[in-house]
Amino acid sequence: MEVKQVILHKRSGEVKQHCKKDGVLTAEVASSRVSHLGRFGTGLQYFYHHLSLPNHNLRDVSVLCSYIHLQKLEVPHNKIKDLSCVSHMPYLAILDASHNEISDFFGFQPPKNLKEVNFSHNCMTKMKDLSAYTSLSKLDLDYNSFTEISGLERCCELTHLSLTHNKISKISGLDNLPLTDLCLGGNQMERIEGLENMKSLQVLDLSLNRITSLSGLQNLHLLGSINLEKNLISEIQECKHVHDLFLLRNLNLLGNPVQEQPDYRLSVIFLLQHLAVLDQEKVTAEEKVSSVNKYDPPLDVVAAKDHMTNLVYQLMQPQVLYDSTLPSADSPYPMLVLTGPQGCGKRELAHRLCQEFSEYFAYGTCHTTRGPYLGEVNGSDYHFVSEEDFQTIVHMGKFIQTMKYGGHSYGLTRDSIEDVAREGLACCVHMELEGVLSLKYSHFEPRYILLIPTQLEKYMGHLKSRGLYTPSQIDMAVSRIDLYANFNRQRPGFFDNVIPCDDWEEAYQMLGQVVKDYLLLDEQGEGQNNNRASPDNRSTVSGHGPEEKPPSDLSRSVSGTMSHSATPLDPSDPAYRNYSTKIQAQLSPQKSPAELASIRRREQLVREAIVGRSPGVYSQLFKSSAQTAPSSLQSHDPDTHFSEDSSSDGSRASSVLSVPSSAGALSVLGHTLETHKDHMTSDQTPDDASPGTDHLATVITPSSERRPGSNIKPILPPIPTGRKTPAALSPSPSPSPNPAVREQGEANKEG
Ligand SMILES: Nc1ncnc2c1ncn2[C@@H]1O[C@H](COP(=O)(O)OP(=O)(O)OP(=O)(O)O)[C@@H](O)[C@H]1O
Repeated sequence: MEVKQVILHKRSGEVKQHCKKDGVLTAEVASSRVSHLGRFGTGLQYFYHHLSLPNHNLRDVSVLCSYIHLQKLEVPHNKIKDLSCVSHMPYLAILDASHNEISDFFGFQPPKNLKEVNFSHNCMTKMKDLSAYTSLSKLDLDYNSFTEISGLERCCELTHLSLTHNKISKISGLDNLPLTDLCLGGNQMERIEGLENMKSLQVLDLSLNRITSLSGLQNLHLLGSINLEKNLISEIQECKHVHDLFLLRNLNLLGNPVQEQPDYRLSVIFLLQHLAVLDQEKVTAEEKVSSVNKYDPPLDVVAAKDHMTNLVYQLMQPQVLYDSTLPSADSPYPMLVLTGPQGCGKRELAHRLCQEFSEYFAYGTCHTTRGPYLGEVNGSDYHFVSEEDFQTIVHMGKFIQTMKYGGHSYGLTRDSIEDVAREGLACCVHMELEGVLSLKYSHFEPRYILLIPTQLEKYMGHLKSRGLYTPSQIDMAVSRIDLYANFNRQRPGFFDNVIPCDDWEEAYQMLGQVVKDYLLLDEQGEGQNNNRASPDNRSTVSGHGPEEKPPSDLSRSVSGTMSHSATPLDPSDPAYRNYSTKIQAQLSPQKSPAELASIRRREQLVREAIVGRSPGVYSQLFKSSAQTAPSSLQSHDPDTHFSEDSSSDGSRASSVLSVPSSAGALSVLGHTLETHKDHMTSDQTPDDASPGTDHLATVITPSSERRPGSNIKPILPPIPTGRKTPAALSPSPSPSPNPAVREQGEANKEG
């Protein structure tokens, strides 16, 4: 840009040469202060008339009438009362006449390009119509005595308006202005009103007023900064009015009574999670996390806290060895958890299951602080206790998980599980999702079956017909269906099975089939014994492992697959159930391909040793157990499912390795399938996969990958037979009730 020095044009006759008396600006002084160049930010200079006369004690600036080319006039901190000279400056764009004694609001003809005006610290009392000042974009009227905002309606370029420290009690006349910055601090406002249509507002200063509520800000979606320092806001809930302002980054509530509220800062940070600065202090990531964990903790956090609490209290107790937690080489303590939203039928199904499969399961009775419904039996449906007693049990470290639901506490004690374990049975319990999450942190490794309503109307109808719930309780129960469905969708394998429970009879049939699949009870046995399932109904699987067994339609519809994706328990890892081992496994870093290959080789060795194909390093281990006591195993532990023609090791291997599981193999509710096929190489067809170990070799997974919530988990162990039965209690091996097993047992004895 060409730089030019220009000579200021002055109308000669009107120029006063000298300052005649104090406070009168002379042409000489004025000329000496005029600069003709401006600068761009880039450093380039441009043609520009600028006069700056701050702090000159000036009263009379009428000499400036002849400075018609002025574009910027700065006369702050003087004693000017009259600025009519501005009428002669048609090119004026910026005027700073702050800290003067002007009482006449815009007492001059409008320069058509006037953009920025600063009249702060003057003596103005009344605003007048500024329709002619169409270019005005920034207006500073702080520290005057205005009582009302008016006359700005047609300033359609006005983006910055400051009227702090006036006497304004109401915001008005700013509708539809394109204001981005509005400062009204130090006035007399009690309410925020008249801002509804100022959609462009980004910065709002309402400090030093008497405002009690944030209502009136809710539609200002571009707001990024609100200063409400020193007002009368006393409720944290007021922040809800600005909750939906997603661009709000800076909020100042210093000097408001609300600051006295307990947990004020965390609560506000929780309510306004986009804030970056609160009360002039940066909001840290730690504060954001703490606030969420405090006021709306994710389910995982709740479960982790619950687990931690119970564990700590448990550790504080004298240590006791429990039947249910004694480590065993091949299996964790068997448990079945039915989960789903309230009133979905899981409790009834659990009771029925325990009745019908009484040789395998017993109901694990939870504690609750809610009162019994009509017909409920203390100690059977729940242990009904007071909140005080419940807390005492918490502090005794007896719970393995607890949860709050509908204002009541629920919890499952180790003793409840232990009562069942002593009977030699598996524990069957029902609980909500939070309970499942907490239980997954414990060293128990139950099967989790989700019972979920798919017909909303029917489910609601059922809840209503129970006559136990208020409408809001029903709403809550219904809303939790999505929670379960999303969990199932987002965490494949979290639940081992999903069963729609719109029709309880159908649901029970499915549940029964799933359980029979777990227990390896075949349909033949069921046919012989009608609905009564017992250890005698167990299948004979050797020679045609479960892979070959055509799955029933029911199990297919439930699991969505006929594959057996169960991961066999690694027999070489007897300490798997050990709690610290498990934690270590969870924390251990991802295995490298080489490590995985090595683990697979080791497992392959184990498998081969088990089926007797190679005398691997582990063969002795299993040989001894299988060879020394095959008949006793067959007669005492029918759930290991030895077959007629099983010749010790091989049959054990096939029974252990092939228990069907639908973990990670569900298609219900959008669940991704992990099918038999998934475990095959691309050129294999399902038929190609030979039953038994070859196929299983493809599904085996390193034990270190097992973890709570994983879709790969150890098989549900054989459920111990009811030690209650006289046969099981007899000291000498009694003949197995199953003829096939009996024969085999006798053959072995003879052998
Ligand atoms: N220990 C526990 N942990 C977590 N949830 C539990 C526990 N015990 C019970 N629940 C669940 O708490 C919810 C409320 O139970 P409650 O027995 O009071 O209600 P309900 O109306 O009888 O429902 P439901 O018929 O499903 O049991 C139920 O979903 C129940 O399964």
